[in-house]
Amino acid sequence: MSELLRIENLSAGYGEAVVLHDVAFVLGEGQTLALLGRNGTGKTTLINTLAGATRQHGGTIALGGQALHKLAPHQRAAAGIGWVPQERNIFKSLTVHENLTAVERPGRPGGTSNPWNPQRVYEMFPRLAERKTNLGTQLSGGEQQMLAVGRALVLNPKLLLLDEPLEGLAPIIVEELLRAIRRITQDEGLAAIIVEQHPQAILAISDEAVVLDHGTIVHTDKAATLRAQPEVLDRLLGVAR
Ligand SMILES: Nc1ncnc2c1ncn2[C@@H]1O[C@H](COP(=O)(O)OP(=O)(O)OP(=O)(O)O)[C@@H](O)[C@H]1O
Repeated sequence: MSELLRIENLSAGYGEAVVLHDVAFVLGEGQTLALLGRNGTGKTTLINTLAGATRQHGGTIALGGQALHKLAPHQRAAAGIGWVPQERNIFKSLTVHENLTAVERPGRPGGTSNPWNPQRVYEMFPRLAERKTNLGTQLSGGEQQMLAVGRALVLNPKLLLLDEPLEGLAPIIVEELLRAIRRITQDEGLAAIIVEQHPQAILAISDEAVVLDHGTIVHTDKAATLRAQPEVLDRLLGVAR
């Protein structure tokens, strides 16, 4: 399997504060990584650092061999990072359709033969098709999350970053989003890093797992192996899951 993402000696934080220390891992093409850890251990900081939204103090990030760490956030998006931040950050004054068309980028050369476009997003999330002309302000939390995912997909990224995509959503919406994420990653083979508070649900659809504590990696394993070891999960995450 060829390598997609390589992170080495990464340290990053906010201003002078260093939150992440010496983070390193490699993710293969088409692989899904579950990024786990207790609250405040640096998961969001790592996602944001990949997207270019923190201050990087040291180390390197390469996506498909291209050095990302020197690029501005919009250049990272062009290089293949599709970021769905925890705050979702949809354009609230635009309609659903405008949110998608405002950022849409055609499929990349050598990329998938079936690129993402608004129509494909509507097929995956029929609720969004029904809300096509609604403004961002008129959407429920679940619809906003679907739109945030759709907006990252129409960039036709190489790597999708999902920061707590299920947080605060009703169980029926969680199921719908999990199905969509499984389809995007497992059926369509888009690589992803997913931060989640519900590790079982995400480990079930991931290939690899990384656990952070105090800004450093304290455990890496195959997702299926970690999922089958609830006592290890309990120890690493602190709560029975
Ligand atoms: N904008 C910021 N400025 C300064 N420090 C921050 C900022 N955001 C987060 N931190 C600090 O960085 C550390 C890691 O936070 P981060 O949000 O990355 O953790 P997390 O694992 O994603 O937690 P959670 O699961 O609660 O979202 C915490 O100590 C937090 O206080």
